[in-house]
Amino acid sequence: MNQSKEQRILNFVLQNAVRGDPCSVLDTIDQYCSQKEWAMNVGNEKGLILDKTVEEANPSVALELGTYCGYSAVRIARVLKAGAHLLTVEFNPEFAAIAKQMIEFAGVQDKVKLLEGPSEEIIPQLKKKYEVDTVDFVFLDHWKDRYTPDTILLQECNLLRKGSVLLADNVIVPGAPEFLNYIRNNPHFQCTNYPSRLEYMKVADAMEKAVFLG
Ligand SMILES: O=C(NCCc1nnc(-c2ccc3[nH]cnc3c2)[nH]1)c1cc(-c2ccc(F)cc2)cc(O)c1O
Ligand SMILES: [Mg+2]
Repeated sequence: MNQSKEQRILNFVLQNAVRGDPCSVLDTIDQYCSQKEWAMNVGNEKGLILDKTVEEANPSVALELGTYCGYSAVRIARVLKAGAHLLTVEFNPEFAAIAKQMIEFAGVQDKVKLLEGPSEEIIPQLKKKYEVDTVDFVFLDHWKDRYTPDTILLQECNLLRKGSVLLADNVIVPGAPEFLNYIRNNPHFQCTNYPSRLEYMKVADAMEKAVFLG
């Protein structure tokens, strides 16, 4: 059976990146996806906005919705302080299997917990099953029509605290217009837009940061 694109990306990393070196893994994925096959990793340009937002938030507990091949999980984990950890949610078993290997090859597996399942099922389990009190940082990069319901669910499950930072990818392409409308008109969030480019393309995209005010 011929390989999936995600398997080809992983194989290229296993053959060309340096084991245990997260930056080398990120650069190798970016090289493959800009030169050979486009893929929906956050990429290096929006990745820099992600880096700065995570460093500023300096989270003890970070949550990612939409692991895909693990590019942003590696990107986030490599800048987490000692003792901090990332929970990343992926519902597609093929993507999850690739991401697990990517995270292990990068050497950040001790900082990352990959949770397989739909976000709407996992989020309500975070407190009891995964011993989370509140999340300090959330990266929304899963299905764009899930951004709003999952942001509401995080609030309903009391998983946000005053100062929790949400960062949403792709608010222009593929777009999350309903999320932008929800979050920008919600008095409990302070929003900032970061114009950028769609990964590996000369197409405008943007990220939206929303700080929970309590
Ligand atoms: O669909 C995207 N990302 C989502 C993948 C995913 N990976 N995991 C999930 C998940 C995870 C738990 C879930 N729980 C419930 N639904 C879930 C979905 N979703 C996406 C698409 C594009 C894109 C742009 C231009 C194009 F022409 C085509 C595509 C760019 C991006 O940066 C993206 O992030
Ligand atoms: Mg994305």
